[in-house]
Amino acid sequence: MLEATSLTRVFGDKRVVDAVSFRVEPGRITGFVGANGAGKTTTMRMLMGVLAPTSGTVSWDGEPITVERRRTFGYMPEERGLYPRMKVGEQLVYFARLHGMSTYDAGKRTASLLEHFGLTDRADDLLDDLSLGNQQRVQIAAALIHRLTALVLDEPFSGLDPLAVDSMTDLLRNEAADLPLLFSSHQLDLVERLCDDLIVLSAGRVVASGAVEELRERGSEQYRVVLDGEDAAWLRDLDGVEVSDVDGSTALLSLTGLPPADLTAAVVAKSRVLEVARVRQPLSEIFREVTS
Ligand SMILES: Nc1ncnc2c1ncn2[C@@H]1O[C@H](COP(=O)(O)OP(=O)(O)OP(=O)(O)O)[C@@H](O)[C@H]1O
Repeated sequence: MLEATSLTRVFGDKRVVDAVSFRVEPGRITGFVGANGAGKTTTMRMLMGVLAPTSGTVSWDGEPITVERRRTFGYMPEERGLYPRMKVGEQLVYFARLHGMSTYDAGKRTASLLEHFGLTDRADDLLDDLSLGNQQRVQIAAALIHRLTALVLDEPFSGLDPLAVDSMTDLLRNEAADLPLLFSSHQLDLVERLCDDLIVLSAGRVVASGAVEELRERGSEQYRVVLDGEDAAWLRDLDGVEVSDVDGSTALLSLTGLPPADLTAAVVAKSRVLEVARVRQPLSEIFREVTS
């Protein structure tokens, strides 16, 4: 398990990362979200040892992390680190060799990753000649090239088309099935689809963290009521509920006193009803609540 404890980084007089603590558990995909400038990249760089913390620690299985351990992490930095004028296949083999793989294994691994990303026929092209999305795929392949014990990926999905996102998602689920995997993203719909756990950073601090499901449960609970053609505005007069939105025969409300089990009966007593449903709070809503 990868763990940050009270990680802090000060630049000048600015506390960019402020006492950030979290765990990235093996076998769970952890999303790292926060507005621009919240401190995600800075935190990930400290996790990887690319940047020294002002204070705080990074540990692996309860022990201070070592250079050797970090070498076994797959890391995709924000500043992508590939060689633009080198052939795609050659550079993947090169990175694999840097990680100590034999020429044979490096070639095999490269071929398999290129195939997964649909890039087999681009192996002999220069990186620069690929579209940005394809360059991104090669970058991901580079992060996955060696035998991994953890993955730390900074914005791995940015610039990928939906198909590439899907194949990347599959690959991560396979490759990281037993590993701690942390990735940052601004695409909340994707984070919602992919993540087991979530860390929300705001102005350098963790403002929410935990299992995505639990965070949703903690959020304000809402219900959608759809009447059979009738205007739903009358629900505003119903005791024990607070209506936040009415659109024709549909109302969105939260319960301020009425027990959930009584909601349907209370509405049915006055109207014909098509639907009463609990609304799962989207991640974007949780994000807005904890960062505002
Ligand atoms: N080397 C540095 N020197 C001074 N300030 C820095 C340095 N690196 C980062 N910062 C500042 O730290 C803050 C956090 O930046 P960081 O890149 O970690 O945020 P982020 O959450 O990754 O943002 P984004 O989502 O835009 O990538 C920003 O205000 C940034 O300007």
